[in-house]
Amino acid sequence: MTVLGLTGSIGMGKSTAARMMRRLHVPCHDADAVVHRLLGSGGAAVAEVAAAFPDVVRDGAVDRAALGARVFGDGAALRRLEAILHPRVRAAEHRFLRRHALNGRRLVVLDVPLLFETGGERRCDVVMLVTAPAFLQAQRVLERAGMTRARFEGIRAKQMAEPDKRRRADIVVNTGLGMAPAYRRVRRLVRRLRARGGGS
Ligand SMILES: CC(C)(COP(=O)(O)OP(=O)(O)OC[C@H]1O[C@@H](n2cnc3c(N)ncnc32)[C@H](O)[C@@H]1O)[C@@H](O)C(=O)NCCC(=O)NCCS
Ligand SMILES: Nc1ncnc2c1ncn2[C@@H]1O[C@H](COP(=O)(O)OP(=O)(O)OP(=O)(O)O)[C@@H](O)[C@H]1O
Repeated sequence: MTVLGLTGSIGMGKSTAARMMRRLHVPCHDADAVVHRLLGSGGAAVAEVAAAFPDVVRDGAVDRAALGARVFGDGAALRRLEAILHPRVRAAEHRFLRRHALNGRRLVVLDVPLLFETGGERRCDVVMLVTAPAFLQAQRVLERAGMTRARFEGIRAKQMAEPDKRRRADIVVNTGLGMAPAYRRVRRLVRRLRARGGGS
């Protein structure tokens, strides 16, 4: 089974690329979705987060905006949060990979925003990076409700610099050229990787 890692910095088009993969019937594991479940109402990490950051939990769920405001400007707090969440995300990925390997899948995707930052490329056979010019990234992100320039810069400062990511990736897809060219690249890649091994 080939494990394709999909990554990209904030606003570079990772979720869009993952949707394209799903449309091509490639199973995708979404690390962000796991974090959402862990922090949501009744989530497995809520109690531990409440113990570490008491003012960000309301009615049994984490207020993500409040937690983001708390951790994105404070390296030690962010590391503390990551130490709670990342092992659980890793375990969920592991279960996903085992299930699909047992099913005889030929190709699966691990969609991980912080793939390089967390050394996750070691779990992947091929890594695809989505990227775009910095001005487009800023334009896309600043359009989002609740986003400010300061928040965006705070998040960007916590992510690996773009030239380093590009050097580490096996495939770099520029999402600044529009949807159709990006989809063609993704489709070509999926066809090539499916042809590599046995399975479905
Ligand atoms: C702090 C939280 C609650 C803020 O949630 P919110 O919905 O406001 O923002 P969202 O999750 O959409 O993140 C916004 C951007 O920040 C980036 N980001 C998230 N966590 C981190 C991090 N630990 N380091 C660097 N960038 C990060 C994301 O990739 C995204 O581009 C949330 O980001 C979180 O729980 N982060 C820690 C877990 C983590 O490392 N997630 C990354 C995937 S495993
Ligand atoms: N290939 C593309 N062509 C044109 N626009 C694109 C392309 N890919 C993504 N976009 C646009 O860029 C914006 C950000 O895309 P997306 O939500 O996929 O980013 P992301 O990397 O998942 O962001 P985050 O890391 O914050 O979750 C969206 O408005 C999306 O429509």
